[in-house]
Amino acid sequence: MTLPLKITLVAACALVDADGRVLVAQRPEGKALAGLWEFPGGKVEPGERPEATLIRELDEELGIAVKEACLAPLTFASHAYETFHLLMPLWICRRWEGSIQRKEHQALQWLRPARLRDIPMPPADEPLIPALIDLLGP
Ligand SMILES: Nc1nc2c([nH]c(=O)n2[C@H]2C[C@H](O)[C@@H](COP(=O)(O)OP(=O)(O)OP(=O)(O)O)O2)c(=O)[nH]1
Ligand SMILES: [Mg+2]
Repeated sequence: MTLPLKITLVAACALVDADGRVLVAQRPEGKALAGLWEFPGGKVEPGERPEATLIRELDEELGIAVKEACLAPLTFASHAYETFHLLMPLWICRRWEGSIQRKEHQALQWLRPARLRDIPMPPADEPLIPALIDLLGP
């Protein structure tokens, strides 16, 4: 018997600095995909608007306040993991309040989009890199 497909909706954000670099965060030890570099964000809770999820996660994970008007949709990931199918819209954000703090991740780094190819990211994320290069240059 095949199990019903479980679709997990995750809201993620590419924060972009004044030099066109993107923030990536290293996933915590003990969690799925530990050690891989991801875009900050998290699972959309039942009844939650994805934009609200993202604003909540950016506060919880990085300690910054983002206004919904400062979020622009860029692209999305659709990836079949072993136990669920990930659907992950990716927003970009160039403006936030507060300074970025490492609250949940092992490490944070700012990279030019082409450099994202040099770090280990979850398999769902690799197809997102060209959209960032198109938008921001390599
Ligand atoms: N945030 C984020 N999650 C990603 C990315 N790529 C990717 O495959 N994922 C997967 C990993 C997880 O299975 C899922 C989201 O995980 P998460 O650990 O961020 O979720 P969360 O912040 O809500 O944390 P938790 O409460 O579930 O522990 O999406 C990415 O770039 N960013
Ligand atoms: Mg998260």
